[in-house]
Amino acid sequence: MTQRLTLTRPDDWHIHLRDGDQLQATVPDAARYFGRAIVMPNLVPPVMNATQALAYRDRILSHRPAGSQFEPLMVLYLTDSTSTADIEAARAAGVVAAKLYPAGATTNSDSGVTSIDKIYPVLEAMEKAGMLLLVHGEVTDNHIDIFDREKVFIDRTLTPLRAKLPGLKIVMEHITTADAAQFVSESSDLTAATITAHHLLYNRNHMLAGGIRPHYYCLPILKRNVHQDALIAAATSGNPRFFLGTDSAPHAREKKEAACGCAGAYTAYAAIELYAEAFEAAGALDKLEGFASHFGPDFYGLARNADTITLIKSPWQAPDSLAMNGSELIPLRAGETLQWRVAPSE
Ligand SMILES: NC(=O)N[C@@H](CC(=O)O)C(=O)O
Ligand SMILES: [Zn+2]
Ligand SMILES: [Zn+2]
Repeated sequence: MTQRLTLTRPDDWHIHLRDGDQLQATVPDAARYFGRAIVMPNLVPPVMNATQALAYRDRILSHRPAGSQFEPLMVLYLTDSTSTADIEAARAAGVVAAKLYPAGATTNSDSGVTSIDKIYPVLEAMEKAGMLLLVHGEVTDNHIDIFDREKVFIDRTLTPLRAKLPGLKIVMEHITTADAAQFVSESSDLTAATITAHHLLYNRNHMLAGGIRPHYYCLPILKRNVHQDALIAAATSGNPRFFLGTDSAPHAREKKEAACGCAGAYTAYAAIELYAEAFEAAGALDKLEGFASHFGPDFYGLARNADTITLIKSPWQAPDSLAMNGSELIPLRAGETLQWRVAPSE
């Protein structure tokens, strides 16, 4: 008998939709079955205030497919000059969170925060306003090894921040290490993490052994398999402070397959399908619904989606490439077999 799995409609708590003509490709992919998505603000220039967030939201909605209820949730990009007034105005405009990018840590983070000490008043205003802090958790020091940057960030920045502002809801985005999983598990109920499908399915050998594969290159970078195992254990544990965030991050083929390639993996074309594979491999398909559909809205203080989607185990071949804004986009798993598909909605 064909295996089927019905879930409360999931949401994506971390996605990059980009802007302009790229929205033609990214919004329909995100809207296929996700009810909502936390839309990352690392545009150029970034989304730094309420006005920019609302305008960006309108541009996203103008690409929403007819009949779709998909709802983009907007995020402010913190800089050294973000003010408490920016936070209050953003909150009043319905912006749900603000994102801390350490300056230089990842794609389009040049305008990010140079030192967390500069934004403590802003973080206090967020705590007061009930706005979540989302964090790209890596230090940027040249002398810190790229594979250690997440752990050093936890020790240096996140642990003191957690102690200083115990009432602030913090999401450590796209965690990649056993250290991060442990930090979140041992922190208070106001600390959570998103986990990508690619960090559940892959480790650094997939990127580097037998040839260098640029489409597996993302930040934080894939780690050793022991870290992959710890992430699988966290995601499938039923702990409600670990939930789904794809970090689907499109870059044109020539920007990835280059001497200095961009960081980011595109998974939105098959996101829940990839997560289902990871959970099935761990013998934990029964834990997928909590991770994908319940724990995210619970942590954000939003209602769970009221309807469902159905996954069917029915292998299919991923496309070799997708079209994005006149260029080619190579999705993760391009040309390979995927095990699950989502049943068309009635
Ligand atoms: N994850 C990535 O490797 N890239 C993201 C940025 C980010 O989420 O850090 C992007 O915007 O391309
Ligand atoms: Zn990031
Ligand atoms: Zn991201």
